[in-house]
Amino acid sequence: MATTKVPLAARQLALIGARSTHVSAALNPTENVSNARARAFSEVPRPGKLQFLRAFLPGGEFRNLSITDFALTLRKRYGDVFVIPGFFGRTDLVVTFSTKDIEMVFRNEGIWPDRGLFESVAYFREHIRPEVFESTKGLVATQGEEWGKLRSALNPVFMQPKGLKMYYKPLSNINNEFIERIKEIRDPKTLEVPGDFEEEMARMIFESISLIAFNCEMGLIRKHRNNPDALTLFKSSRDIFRLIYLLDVQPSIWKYISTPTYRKMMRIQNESLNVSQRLVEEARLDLERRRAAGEQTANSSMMDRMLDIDPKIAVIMGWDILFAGVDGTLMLLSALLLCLSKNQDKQHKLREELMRVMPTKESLLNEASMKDMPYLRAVIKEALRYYPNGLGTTRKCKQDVTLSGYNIPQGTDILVASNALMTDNEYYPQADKFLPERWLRDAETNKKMQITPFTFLPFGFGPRQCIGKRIVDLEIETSLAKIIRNFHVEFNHDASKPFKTTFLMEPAIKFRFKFTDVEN
Ligand code: HEM
Repeated sequence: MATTKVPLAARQLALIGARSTHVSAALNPTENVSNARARAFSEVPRPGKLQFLRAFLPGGEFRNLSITDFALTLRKRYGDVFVIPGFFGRTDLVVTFSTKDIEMVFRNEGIWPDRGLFESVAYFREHIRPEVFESTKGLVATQGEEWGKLRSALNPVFMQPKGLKMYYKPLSNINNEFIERIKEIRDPKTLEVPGDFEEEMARMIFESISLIAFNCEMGLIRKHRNNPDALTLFKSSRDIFRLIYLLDVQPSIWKYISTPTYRKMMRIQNESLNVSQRLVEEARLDLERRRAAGEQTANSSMMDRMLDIDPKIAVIMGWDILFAGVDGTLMLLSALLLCLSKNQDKQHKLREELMRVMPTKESLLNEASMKDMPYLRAVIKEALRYYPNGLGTTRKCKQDVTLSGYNIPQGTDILVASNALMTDNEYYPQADKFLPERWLRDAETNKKMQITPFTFLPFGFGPRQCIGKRIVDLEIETSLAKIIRNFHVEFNHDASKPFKTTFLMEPAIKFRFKFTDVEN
């Protein structure tokens, strides 16, 4: 078994699920999915239920530990496959760190992969605000054919690069605002930004994602920092995964007793959903007005296209995008700035590429210029690898499968801990080094590094992979390019453990970067 530092799991919605019946055509037909000689499920190593529960009580071994930390402790104890026992109405969760198992799970996920639902999220949609979710509970809370139909309708809106073209200009304006904000808040002598810079970055990411989610400018970076609607959405987008971890990952009795955490979760969902409804209604009226005035719709925004599918879906997706998108993208940006600060030679190389593609600090990026920045993309990939966000995603088995020699019955939830493999020397030589070059062709041999399949899945896998991946690419590529084109970035503090992971990755230090202006 290979052990390593392992930050988190892929990401937010990573632990959501669904149920369906198909077996992927990609499965090798000779592969023995369920093996008669396999050992029984009951033999999969696991801690005892009571022993496990006790570990989360005050003074217990796993009290206040992240899912990553306790899963890695269990891995050391039990090996690459083990069971996290379920209780308080939750089912057992099989965790696997084996690439063969991960492949087996994904190859058998079917056309409508099931990802375990966050029950507190699903509960809100089903029982607290059913009127909003009567036609669909949204991508993150549906399974099976219902999920398949919704995803098929939304894929063209989210996954086709042409739909994103129209965002280069407004995103550039947001990035310019952010550059101005950095100049405003950095200390004039030390050029360091204050300790709460994480919130400034979060505001910028929120602004970019809500532009896509609601077609409107919130002004949270500088112009309207106290905009109440924006702040409601902003705060809830930052809280939700912490609450999910407490309610749906750690042992919790919220299904039996209304706990303060449960009440907080329902309250913030209610408040932010109300704002989302209002913003989408404004966007709908605006679209009506523009159409009545004869506007050409060739360059429709994502919100316009979602409104054309169904305004109710637009409300749910706008809302989900913020929850699913803000924190993960923020963690990636922080990871990038840290990696580049600690590896000045790589930052320098990146800036050389940027100087070529962006002759001035104001140069506007577009589809063509983005294609000319291989080093930028390699830097981003390497940061996703270097600081993985979470352990991985989950799937519910569509049929019996054999994992590491054990029979796993249909319907079992499986956590595929593929993100742990991204920091493993066995798969990524010199894993503790930040080497964007590993993603590029070698200058001498013209060859790319061979990647072991199923070891690089930061956005998940297959039809249920992250629908926001292209938005992340666009948002992060444009904002990082702008920042590094404008500033030399340094971090002159201890960065040995910059992130902690509860359910997903969270900052563990103050991001007091130093931003020195690039001359031209
Ligand atoms: C660095 C940032 C992000 C990372 C690392 C990330 C990663 C992931 C992962 C691992 C999954 C689960 C995939 C699977 O089970 O195979 C997921 C699902 C999802 N993500 Fe992201 N994500 C990020 C940003 C975003 C953004 C910006 C959005 C929205 C624009 C978004 C929207 C979603 C949605 C809606 C799902 C559920 C998809 C479904 O169930 O069909 N994510 N993401």
